Amino acid sequence: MSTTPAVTLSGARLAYGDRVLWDGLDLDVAPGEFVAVLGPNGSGKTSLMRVLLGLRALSSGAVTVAGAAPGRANRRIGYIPQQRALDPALALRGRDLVGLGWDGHRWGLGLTGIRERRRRVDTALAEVGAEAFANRPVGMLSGGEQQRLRVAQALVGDPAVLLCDEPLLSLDLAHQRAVSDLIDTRRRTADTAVLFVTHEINPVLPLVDRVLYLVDGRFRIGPPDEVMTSETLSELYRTEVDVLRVRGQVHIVGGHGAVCEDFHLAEH
Ligand SMILES: Nc1ncnc2c1ncn2[C@@H]1O[C@H](COP(=O)(O)OP(=O)(O)OP(=O)(O)O)[C@@H](O)[C@H]1O
Repeated sequence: MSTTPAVTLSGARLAYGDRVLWDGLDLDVAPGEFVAVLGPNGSGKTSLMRVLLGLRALSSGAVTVAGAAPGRANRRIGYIPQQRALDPALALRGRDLVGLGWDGHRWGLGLTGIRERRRRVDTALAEVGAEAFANRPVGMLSGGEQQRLRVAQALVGDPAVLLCDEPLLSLDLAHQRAVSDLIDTRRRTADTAVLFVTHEINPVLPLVDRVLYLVDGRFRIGPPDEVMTSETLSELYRTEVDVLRVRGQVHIVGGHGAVCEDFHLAEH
């Protein structure tokens, strides 16, 4: 088992003009670790994903993913985006969508390559339980089925790091559970590190090792029990916040007295 961090950020700063999203960010993510990235709209969660994907350079500081600069680590990164309905007319089968995740890293396949591709795609489809609908046009599948295929697409390249940008959004509870279980199984069996951007920690709370919570240029990193407290969130939000634990779930109550659905606090 590798002990080299899957992701390292040191002294990382990202600013757009005068607007500093985060600064002095130090984070080592261990293989197999599950880090939830939380924060209100505009706090820089997606921008962090973009840095790790090599789509955006840091303003200063250093970042490595799977031991390499993000752009060079592409082969070792799997990315699961938000579920968005695919065009019903899209003439692409489920297994083709998954295959694109393999092709993205390779070209000029050759005969051996084609066999290897098929084997990898079949393995990824089986990993997410999508064999039954793998040959159907993706546009005809339900949102939950499409999202399973996106997970398979992210896994087909055998990633060391899985970047997830609100992958449960607009899925019903059963599919939220199914998709988060798939991600959890992957990190347990293959030691894949997971960075998981979400507005709602509750669906993944049992899986979360550490939270990176971003608010308006400030941040905290630590286990949920340390970060998801009234004291820490009041400091981060610079307003009085109560964190309630109800049946093992986290609820945040803002100063206005309403129970806020997780992290929408700053918008109220
Ligand atoms: N290329 C860019 N140039 C200038 N500003 C940008 C750029 N990309 C993002 N921003 C700004 O940076 C801030 C952070 O955006 P980002 O998408 O990372 O936030 P987020 O935490 O993912 O938000 P949300 O929860 O709404 O998805 C936003 O205010 C956004 O408008």
